[in-house]
Amino acid sequence: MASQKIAIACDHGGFGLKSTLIEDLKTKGFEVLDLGCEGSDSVDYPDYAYKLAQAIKDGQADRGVVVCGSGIGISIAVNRFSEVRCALIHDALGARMCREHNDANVIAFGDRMIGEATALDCLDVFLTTEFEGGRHARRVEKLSNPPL
Ligand SMILES: O=C(CO)[C@H](O)[C@H](O)[C@H](O)COP(=O)(O)O
Repeated sequence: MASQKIAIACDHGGFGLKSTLIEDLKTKGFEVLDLGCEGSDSVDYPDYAYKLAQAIKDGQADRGVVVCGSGIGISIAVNRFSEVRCALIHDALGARMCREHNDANVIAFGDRMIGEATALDCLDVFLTTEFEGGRHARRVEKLSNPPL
């Protein structure tokens, strides 16, 4: 697991937590692809969300982490790519469920909504929990083929 490459992106509202998560990931031996932003100056979350989603689509990273103020805008943005299954997470149970049932490949946090320790715990659960497959695989497959 620790050889996985993790892409991470945020807007200005998520810059603080992104820095903390990067440090944690590197300590655990993950390779980190930091796609910005680079500070607390105001930016637009879709710009960074789309960079991360493109990295997942291109296979530049195995998993992704996105952070904005609430986690809402940036999770909506990355989920516009069919290759991305992003879950906005607030607790460890959600982190486990999004892996076991939904095979989520991107996790979203709201820096203004979640404590640092909880976010670190959720990230660890997200990265160490396997997809259950079975009946869930059929449902996840349908996510990639919406009846448009
Ligand atoms: O997109 C969001 C909400 O859906 C994020 O929380 C943003 O970080 C937030 O909207 C940014 O707000 P700000 O007042 O411009 O800092």
